[in-house]
Amino acid sequence: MRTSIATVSLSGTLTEKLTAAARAGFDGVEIFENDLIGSPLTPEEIRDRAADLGLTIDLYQPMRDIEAVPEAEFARNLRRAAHKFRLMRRLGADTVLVCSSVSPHAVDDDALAAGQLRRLAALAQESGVRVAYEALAWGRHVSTYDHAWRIVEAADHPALGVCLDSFHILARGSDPTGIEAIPGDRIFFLQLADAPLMALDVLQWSRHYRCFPGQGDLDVAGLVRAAVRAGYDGPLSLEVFNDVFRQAEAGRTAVDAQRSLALLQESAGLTAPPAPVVPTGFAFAEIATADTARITPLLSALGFSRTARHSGKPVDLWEQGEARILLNTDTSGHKPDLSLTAVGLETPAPEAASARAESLLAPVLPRRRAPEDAPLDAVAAPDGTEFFFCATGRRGHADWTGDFAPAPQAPTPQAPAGIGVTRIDHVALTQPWHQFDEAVLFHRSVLGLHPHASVDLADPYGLLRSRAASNAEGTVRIALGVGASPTDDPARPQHIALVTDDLVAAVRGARAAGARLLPVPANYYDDLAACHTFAPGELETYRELGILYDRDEKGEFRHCYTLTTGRLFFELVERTGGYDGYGARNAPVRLAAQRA
Ligand SMILES: O=C(O)c1ccc(O)c(O)c1
Ligand SMILES: [Mg+2]
Repeated sequence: MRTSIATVSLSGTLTEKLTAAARAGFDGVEIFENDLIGSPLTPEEIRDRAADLGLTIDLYQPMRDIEAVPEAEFARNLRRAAHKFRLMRRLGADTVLVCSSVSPHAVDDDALAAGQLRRLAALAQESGVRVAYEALAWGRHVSTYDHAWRIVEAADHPALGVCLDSFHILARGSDPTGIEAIPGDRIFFLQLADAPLMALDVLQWSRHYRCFPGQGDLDVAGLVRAAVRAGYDGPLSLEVFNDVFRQAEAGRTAVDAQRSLALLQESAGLTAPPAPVVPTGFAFAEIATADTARITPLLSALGFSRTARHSGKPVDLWEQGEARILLNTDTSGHKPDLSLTAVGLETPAPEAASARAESLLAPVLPRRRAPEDAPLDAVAAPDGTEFFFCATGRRGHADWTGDFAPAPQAPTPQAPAGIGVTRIDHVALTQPWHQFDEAVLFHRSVLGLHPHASVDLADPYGLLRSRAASNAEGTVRIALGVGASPTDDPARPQHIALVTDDLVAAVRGARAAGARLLPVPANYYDDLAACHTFAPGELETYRELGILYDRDEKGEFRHCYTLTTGRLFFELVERTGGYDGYGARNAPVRLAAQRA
């Protein structure tokens, strides 16, 4: 279907908004009145600019407080409307949105509303304009789409139809299947927005927290299905009021918006892009540092051995069990020193994963970095982390490990056997403040991971938000984090969490080998004793070793942290009984300890 976006969804001047929408591939725009009024361009210049960019102007909006008012007031409203219709002719826009009235002068009289909307539509028709009537969720007397449709049906004028807005419909908990009873050609416009579920006044919720479909909790795809079944064939138009998007770079937001519509159309069964390819595990995590001596003692103490070196690049492979770390000393390309720069994902079909990513507008990276390298499909995430689609040791696929030659000091049977790390549990990646929702949608749509609920974590200097995305088995987990404000330290550390089946033994091994772990305050253990009962000596062991503990209905979680080096630290985790979290309860203790 055609795609459109309301100018209110993007930051910048009207010209910047139009340019961003066009570059991202939108077919049209909804022009918000404020964007037009504040523009130095004449309506004709705006029309021409849009046309030059290949954009149609699908909607002009909004007109407010028109209907169900005393006659004298309605006469004034018609005069106002006549002005707007003339403007729309100059703009080349043929559909105007009329929001249900919020005026204290409006009366609860459907027949009056229908009669006045009919007269408005007749006036609009003379100017070649159609009127799309939208129920605002906080409308004074009309706040549901079925009520708006009853009034439009009663008004019975060909230039009057409804505008359906997924936010207003789903935020109120209305059943969208009723849309199927509306004749498709009377649905003049379809506005789409998602939102996280929040117990908030609906107007505030709508004006500040809308997001693109797939980033929130509403079933926007179900609503689109109902509209299409009704016969709607106009544009799918995003109308998102969001405090962050108002500040973010418009070009990025517009691409994110297109990705959202691509996923939405797939979810609604309207398109069939290359299917998602869900990763099955971590192939590696790659750390960039100019000075490996800053990190190799820690890797050794955590039980890793350097097993191989890349044949053409300054990259070492360190291994323990199935956990693999690449150390790359090539820090060109503005990578912050000692940071997590790339993640390898075990993927059943790397090329299909790459095709999926490309169809969702993810920046696909060159497959071969050097002529002699095995081809490797990779994409860049919104935060710049490179995700490689890997088929480690699998026949019939290019294997990245083939680019590595065994290190001269490869482990011999006498070499230390590690500390019991079996694989990577999760990676935690700090996101740029303006791109958190974009990152969630990216991990969901491009990487095929399932996003979990967002949690707020108290840091001594501000609240952090964290949202994990994982595969169903929990063998790929990515924790996305973001600071409290745009100015929050963008260099917050990231981390790599490693799985062990026996954390106590692993910590003893790591400490004996010289690893320095994050000290945990005694108060934490006193509090833990109040919350849970432990086997004799268990709590004392945790206290001695700096191990944190959590428990849910399914199982237990033990974890601890190394000190931070550069922009990176490690976590050791032990999960039992299907515990599926990340120890969020302990995060404030960890964050405070890291600030100490
Ligand atoms: O918040 C508002 O006033 C407003 C205006 C126009 C819309 O289409 C809408 O959904 C909300
Ligand atoms: Mg709307």
